[in-house]
Amino acid sequence: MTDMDTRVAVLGGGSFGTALASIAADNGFHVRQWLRDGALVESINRDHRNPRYLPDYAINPRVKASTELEWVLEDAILVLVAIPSKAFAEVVRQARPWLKPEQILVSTTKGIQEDGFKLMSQILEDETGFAHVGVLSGPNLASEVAQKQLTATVIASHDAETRSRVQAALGCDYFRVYASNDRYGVELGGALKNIYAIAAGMAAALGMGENTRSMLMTRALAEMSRFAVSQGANPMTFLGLAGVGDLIVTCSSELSRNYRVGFAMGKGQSLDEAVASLGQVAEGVNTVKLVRDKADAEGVYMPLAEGLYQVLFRGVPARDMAKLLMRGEQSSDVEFVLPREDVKQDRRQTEAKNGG
Ligand SMILES: NC(=O)C1=CN([C@@H]2O[C@H](COP(=O)(O)OP(=O)(O)OC[C@H]3O[C@@H](n4cnc5c(N)ncnc54)[C@H](OP(=O)(O)O)[C@@H]3O)[C@@H](O)[C@H]2O)C=CC1
Ligand SMILES: O=C(CO)COP(=O)(O)O
Repeated sequence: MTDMDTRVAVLGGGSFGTALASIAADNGFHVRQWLRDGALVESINRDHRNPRYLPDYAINPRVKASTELEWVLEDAILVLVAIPSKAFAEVVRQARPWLKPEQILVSTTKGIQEDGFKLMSQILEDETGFAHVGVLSGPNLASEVAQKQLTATVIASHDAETRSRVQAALGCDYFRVYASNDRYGVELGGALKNIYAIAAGMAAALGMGENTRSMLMTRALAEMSRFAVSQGANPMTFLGLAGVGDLIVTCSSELSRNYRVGFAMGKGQSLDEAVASLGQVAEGVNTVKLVRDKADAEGVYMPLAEGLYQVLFRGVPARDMAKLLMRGEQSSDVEFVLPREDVKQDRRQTEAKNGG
């Protein structure tokens, strides 16, 4: 079988699923996309447009949409799952009767499931028991991808066939696909950065400057890395596209839905109003709750996640929280170089010397 015989199935009719379906079709693959909304299916098949999620972009006419999972999945070699985390497991279960062990299953979703604190590729693995499982993540704002703006992503899998099939299906002159074998690290990076994108949007709405955003992103990376280490993940992965790359874009762009939720709240909207006016998924809202609770339970120091949680769910004004965070205990810059504990020890020694 040649690469071009690969049939690609995309589950999900949102902005990212649609953008990825169109790339694979541009690359010459046969692509079938599953959506639950019959009217959108008709628009994609007739007008080659997705008026709800990507109204301004033409979709490659080789993308064929359907509400029938069986038809979409038959003969598919590669299955991309682009469904928000809250519905991810439910959709995988719906698809399960037509999934086959030889298929390659890839999550493109950057979120965490509350039940069991599971990442999406874990759900793919647990629900199917199949061997070819991966995750796609990187600085990939869907509307820019649809515009064919140059960018790159990461396909992470322990399975070499998964990595090479996805590179072949999606890699092109505007979308580079880098490989990683750290599935957990890549997936964790994509989920965690959404938290800080909300905070960055809020800071921008409050008129905070570029220095502030730079500090926020850098401390976010420190906090994400601390969490990764606590979960047994490799923090070095965060130096790549799925960590720092995605953190930069989502904390800097009004195209990010997470950033926009933060921005709307910084301008005075409630969380419910901000989410409702978005009309699309902002995974960070759920992720911050889950990560904060886990960090709390496991004693992981995550002041930004805790602060954002207090603003989102406990009604603490964002500006007061920013002040509080700035007055927090001064600590180490790069903990892998100077451990936080050593800074505390220095302080204790100085205070003892001064008779404090
Ligand atoms: N958009 C982006 O820029 C990027 C997004 N991602 C990730 O991709 C994931 C998917 O997001 P994206 O495409 O952006 O999402 P959107 O919010 O644009 O769309 C969500 C899609 O999922 C569908 N959906 C939701 N619940 C269900 C369900 N129970 N059954 C069937 N379909 C359902 C929606 O269908 P309906 O319209 O019928 O509700 C819609 O087609 C997100 O988790 C995000 O983290 C990753 C990189 C970039
Ligand atoms: O992950 C993304 C870009 O890489 C998209 O971010 P949002 O979900 O915040 O739009």
